[in-house]
Amino acid sequence: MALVAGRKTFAAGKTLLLRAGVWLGAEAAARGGNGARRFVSQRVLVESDVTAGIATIKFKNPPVNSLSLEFLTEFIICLEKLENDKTYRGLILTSDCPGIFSAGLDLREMCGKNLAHYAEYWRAIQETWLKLYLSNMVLVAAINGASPAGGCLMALSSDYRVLADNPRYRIGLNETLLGIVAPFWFKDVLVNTIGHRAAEHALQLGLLFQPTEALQVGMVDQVVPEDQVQSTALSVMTEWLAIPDHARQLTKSMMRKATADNLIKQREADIQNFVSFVSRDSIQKSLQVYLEKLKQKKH
Ligand SMILES: CCCCCC/C=C/CC(=O)SCCNC(=O)CCNC(=O)[C@H](O)C(C)(C)COP(=O)(O)OP(=O)(O)OC[C@H]1O[C@@H](n2cnc3c(N)ncnc32)[C@H](O)[C@@H]1OP(=O)(O)O
Repeated sequence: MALVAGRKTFAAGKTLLLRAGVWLGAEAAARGGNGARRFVSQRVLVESDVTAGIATIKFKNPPVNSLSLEFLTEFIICLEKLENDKTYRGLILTSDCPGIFSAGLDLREMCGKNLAHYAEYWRAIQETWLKLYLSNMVLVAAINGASPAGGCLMALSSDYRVLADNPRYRIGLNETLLGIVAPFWFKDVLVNTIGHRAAEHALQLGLLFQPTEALQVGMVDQVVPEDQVQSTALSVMTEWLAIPDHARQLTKSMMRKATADNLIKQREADIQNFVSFVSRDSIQKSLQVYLEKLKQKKH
């Protein structure tokens, strides 16, 4: 495995353009005798069971699996690779960092950078969401930790959510607590999941739900003991994979296309909106104060 930059041809015969400095070892995947394969990249671990047609992506961007640009770049490449490889019909999303599913957007990508960086970052966020939300694979989120904001969006974009029963693992779109506004497409996904009134309530107050509350409001589909999250995700996956792909995929597309198209048709305007919002002095100050509070929490 090596540091790669530029063009690389993968085992599946596909050529991907990689950002300079992104380390990927996917082409050196170890293949076990039982059909298990393991791809390794620096921030995204991909384990797969070829026989079952199921892959598991484990976020590995310590300490809190924030969605940094580097993480998103690796994640998008992995998703693309799995999506294009017809071996895989199901994908489980989970975390390799104890107690944290994902802390959401990396606040350091939104603070003290230039406008071009904000635009590049937001495009990567949009791309990640579109790939998840419109995936042909069955996506099950095995939520084994806290899941605020962008972390919650990743879970909400899956087809089914299993959350570990631990009161510290709160989930929700808490943007207003940071003094920022959830983008309209975050809002759309929440409304599609829990309904308009509950979404309005949760979004305005920036609510982070404990597992039992999250189940009650419909933000997750199942709450199980922590040591059963992965096995439950796997049995849910088996159930979903029993449905013929073409019928399930067309149904998924029928349910989700309008929401995704709503962003696709105004992607550039959405990027400009993010850039001008996040670069305001008042927003920069709010984000810096919030980051500082997080840092001081420990002291
Ligand atoms: C039109 C305009 C639209 C704008 C829309 C913008 C949309 C935004 C969506 C988002 O996702 S914003 C991000 C929101 N995320 C959060 O509010 C989560 C903040 N983090 C936490 O609550 C906690 O960290 C945690 C995830 C519950 C974990 O708690 P724990 O006690 O385990 O760890 P900490 O000590 O708090 O953190 C460790 C370390 O990580 C840093 N950090 C935490 N979260 C982030 C983050 N989102 N981005 C960057 N860095 C983060 C934290 O500062 C600590 O750093 P240190 O250097 O080790 O002190």
